[in-house]
Amino acid sequence: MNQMESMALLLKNLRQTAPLIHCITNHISINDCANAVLALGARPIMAEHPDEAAEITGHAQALVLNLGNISASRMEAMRRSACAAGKTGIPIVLDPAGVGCSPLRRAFFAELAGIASFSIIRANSSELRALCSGDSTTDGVDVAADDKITRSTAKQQARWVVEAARRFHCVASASGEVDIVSDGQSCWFLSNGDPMLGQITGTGCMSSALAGACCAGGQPLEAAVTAAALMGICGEQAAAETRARGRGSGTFHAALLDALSTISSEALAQNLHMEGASL
Ligand SMILES: Nc1ncnc2c1ncn2[C@@H]1O[C@H](COP(=O)(O)OP(=O)(O)OP(=O)(O)O)[C@@H](O)[C@H]1O
Ligand SMILES: Cc1ncsc1CCO
Repeated sequence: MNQMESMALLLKNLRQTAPLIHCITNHISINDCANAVLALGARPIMAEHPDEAAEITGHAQALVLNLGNISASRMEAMRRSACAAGKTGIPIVLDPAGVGCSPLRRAFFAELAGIASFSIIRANSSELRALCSGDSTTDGVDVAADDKITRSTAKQQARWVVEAARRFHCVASASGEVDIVSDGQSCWFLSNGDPMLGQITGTGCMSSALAGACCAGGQPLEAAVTAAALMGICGEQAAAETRARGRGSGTFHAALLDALSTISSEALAQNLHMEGASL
C-alpha cells in the first residue's frame, strides 16, 4: 500500500470506529476543535476539571493537550491526564500554542515531557524553535516573520522540525504555507493550504485536534501527515467556495467545517501535494 492509500484507509477507519478524543485545550478555539473532530467522524470530549480528567482520559483513544491561554487548573488537568495516557498507552498530541512568548509554558512543556511521551508535537515554526532552543522566539501565538515556512524557506525551516522530532522522540509537525512533518528520519513537505487559513483564529489548534483523531487509529507519522493534508485540502476547498461567493472570513469558517465533514478518502488522496526527503 502506498502512502496515499494508507492515508485514505486511515480516514475510512476513523469514520467507522469513531474513537473518543479527549482534548484539554484553550477556550478561544475549543468549539472549533470539537467540531473539527466530529466532522472527521471521531467523538470529542473536552473535559478539563482536574478531578475528572484522568478518568476521562482512561476511556479515550487519544489525548490532545493544547497550551494556548493556559490556566493553573488546566495545567493540573494536563498533568493528571498525561499520566493516565501513559498508563493506558494512548497517543498524546501536544500543541505548544504560545510557547514562543511564554517562559511559563516552556517550563510546563518540560514538566509534561517528563511525565509522558508525546506521539506528535504540532506547532507553528516559532513554537518549535522555542521548544528546541528554550528561548523566547515571538510575542504572541502567531509565527514570527523570520520563522515563516514558505515555499522558499521550507528546506531551511525543516531543520527545526527534524531537531524537535529527534530531541523529543516524536513526530514533529510544523504549519505554514508549506507544512513540514518529520519523525527524525524522514521529512515530508505538504504544499496544500490557502492563506485564508491564517485569517481565522484556531486553525492550528484544529489541526492538532485532527491529529489526535488520526492518531487514535494510525501510526503517528501517518496521522500527522493526514491531519496536515486534511486541513490544507479542506482549506483550499473552503477558500475556493468563499471567493466564488465574494465573501470573507465568516463564510470561510463555515465552509472549512463543511469541507472537513464531507471530504472523501478519494478526494484526500487525489488533491494531496506532498513530497518527501530522507535525511
Ligand atoms: N500562507 C498560508 N498558505 C497556506 N496555508 C497556510 C498558510 N498559513 C497557514 N496555513 C495553514 O493554516 C493552518 C494553521 O497553520 P498556522 O501556522 O496558522 O498554525 P497556528 O499558528 O498554530 O494557528 P492558531 O494559533 O491560529 O491555531 C495549517 O494547516 C497551515 O498549513
Ligand atoms: C488567539 C489565541 N490565544 C491563545 S490560543 C489562541 C488560539 C490560536 O492559537
